[in-house]
Amino acid sequence: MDFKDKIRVIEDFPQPGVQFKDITTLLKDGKAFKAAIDELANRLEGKEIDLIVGPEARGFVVGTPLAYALGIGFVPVRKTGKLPGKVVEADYSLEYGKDKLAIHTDAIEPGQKVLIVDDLLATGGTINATLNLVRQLQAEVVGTAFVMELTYLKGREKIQDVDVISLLQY
Ligand SMILES: O=P(O)(O)OC[C@H]1O[C@H](OP(=O)(O)OP(=O)(O)O)[C@H](O)[C@@H]1O
Ligand SMILES: Nc1ncnc2[nH]cnc12
Repeated sequence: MDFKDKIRVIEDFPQPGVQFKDITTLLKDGKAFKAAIDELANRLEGKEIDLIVGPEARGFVVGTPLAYALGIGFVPVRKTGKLPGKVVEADYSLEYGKDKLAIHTDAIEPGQKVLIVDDLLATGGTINATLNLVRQLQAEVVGTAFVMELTYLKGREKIQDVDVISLLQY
């Protein structure tokens, strides 16, 4: 399936100069949504993974069905102030802003093998902050997986030592 056909592109959102890649049009198409999750699961076949970690909010939408498909657990990384337990935090900036991300300190055991999942890799700010959090918990990052990658923003360069899977590239 050509997943690019299912993504709506909106100019100048949320600010002038940003070309927003809207995944909602893929998500509402049940066949395309299933095919995207199945394709990610296929690409991960043979990889040892204990847990998927996904950043709020679109990382949940891709990460939780993928965790379900692989029969493994899911750990949310949330914007600051949302998690009720003890957390570690990391600042980050992305294509159109900055924020702080947090993870529960007891969400991952040291040495567990973690795959980080999000809908989209742009500047790499979000994924890099998520990597930082997972590493603070002494987990082993076995890779990252995305539906989309904006290659012109060179996010891969921020996470050079980590495997990147993306289903479609701009
Ligand atoms: O590579 P980056 O430049 O960091 O950009 C990618 C991030 O931006 C979007 O999330 P956003 O922060 O807009 O939040 P949302 O998922 O809550 O919409 C997207 O879902 C990624 O998480
Ligand atoms: N151009 C973009 N489209 C959709 N989500 C994004 N997150 C960061 N940059 C984005």
